[in-house]
Order: sequence, then C-alpha cells, then structure tokens
Amino acid sequence: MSLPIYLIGARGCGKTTIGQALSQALGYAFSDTDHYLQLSTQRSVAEIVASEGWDSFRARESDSLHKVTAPATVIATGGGMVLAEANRHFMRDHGQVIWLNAPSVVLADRLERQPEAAQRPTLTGRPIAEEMGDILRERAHLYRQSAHHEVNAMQTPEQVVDQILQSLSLARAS
Ligand SMILES: Nc1ncnc2c1ncn2[C@@H]1O[C@H](COP(=O)(O)OP(=O)(O)O)[C@@H](O)[C@H]1O
Ligand SMILES: O=C(O)C1=C[C@@H](OP(=O)(O)O)[C@@H](O)[C@H](O)C1
Ligand SMILES: [Mg+2]
Repeated sequence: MSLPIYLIGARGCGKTTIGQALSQALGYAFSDTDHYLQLSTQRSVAEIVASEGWDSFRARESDSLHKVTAPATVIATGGGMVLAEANRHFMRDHGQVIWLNAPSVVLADRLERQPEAAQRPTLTGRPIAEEMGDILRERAHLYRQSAHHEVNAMQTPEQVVDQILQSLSLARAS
C-alpha cells in the first residue's frame, strides 16, 4: 500500500501547485485540505474566518486532514496545519511528510503577485512581507519537527517535484 504524502509549509511555498504536479508524476490522487473545506462548507477560508473565527477554522481544518487522508494520495495542507500537535503526529504516523521551505521574502513576493484574498485572509494584520517573516519565525520549528524531508521550494516546480521524488526514492511514472 502506498502511503499518503503530505506537503507542509507556509503560505506561498507551493503546496497546492506542487501537490498537483507531484500527484500527476506519481499517478496518485490529489487532495487539498482548503479545497475540501471549501467544497464541504460552500464557503471560502475568508468567509469561515469572518463568521466563525480562526479557532473554528483550525478545528475544521484538522477534521479535513482526517477526511482527505487515503492511500496513494498527495495531500496539500493549509499553512497552519502544523499548529495543532495532534495534526503533526497524525501526518507523521500516517504518511510521508514533506516541508517545502523558502525564505519569507520569496513567499511574500509570490503572495503579492497572486494574493488569493479569499483563500488567505490576513493572519496578523501586518503588511505581507512582515507577516511572512513573523509566521516563519513562529512556525519553522513546527514544520521542521513534522517533516520527514525538507525540500528547497525556491526551485522551479519541476525541480521541486524531482527533489521530492528523489527524497522518497520514487521514480517518475512517465
Ligand atoms: N516553485 C515555484 N516557483 C514559482 N512560483 C511558484 C512555485 N510554487 C508556487 N508558486 C506560485 O506561488 C503562488 C502560491 O502557490 P500555492 O501553490 O498556492 O502555495 P500554497 O498552497 O503553499 O499557499 C502561486 O501563484 C503559484 O503559482
Ligand atoms: O498559513 C495559514 O495559517 C493559512 C494558510 C492557507 O493555506 P495555504 O498555505 O495553502 O495558502 C489557508 O489554510 C488559511 O488561509 C490559513
Ligand atoms: Mg494551498
């Protein structure tokens, strides 16, 4: 049985983008916890947070992690999935966990170009470059301790996929 592959990392590191490409390279299914939440609630992240607050979003996010976990599936998590200790243990216990790591300036640059405001309401109320610096300082140790493998997310998507495949000792399907 092929274990699920979880992609973790801060907003903008490419979990959703790389997850889709990696699933195609492996012939795996693809799930994204934010997409699952959006489909199951018919609401965006911003709408959930505005009406219920972040704590409720985090509880729903944890539930979505369990719902999308399946064999032979690449799972793009939301950037805050690692905040809950139970989620960190769950991912490590159920699959292979990959941290897509990039400096905050790179993340902020990507997010400024493509903000996707409905997916990414502000976490701190601060300008994006400062916010991403704060977030990485707060979370880097959680990404590190959750991950089986760390990958340089500043490469092209194809290179990132190849590095993940090498880390997992999996060949491309095509
Ligand atoms: N390796 C990469 N190189 C350049 N841009 C990227 C890369 N990965 C993702 N992006 C871009 O960064 C933005 C955020 O990507 P996304 O996959 O939504 O990240 P996440 O799901 O981690 O928040 C998108 O505009 C995407 O096209
Ligand atoms: O970092 C975070 O706390 C969040 C990241 C977002 O997902 P992406 O990392 O896919 O942008 C989304 O889950 C939500 O806005 C919270
Ligand atoms: Mg995403």
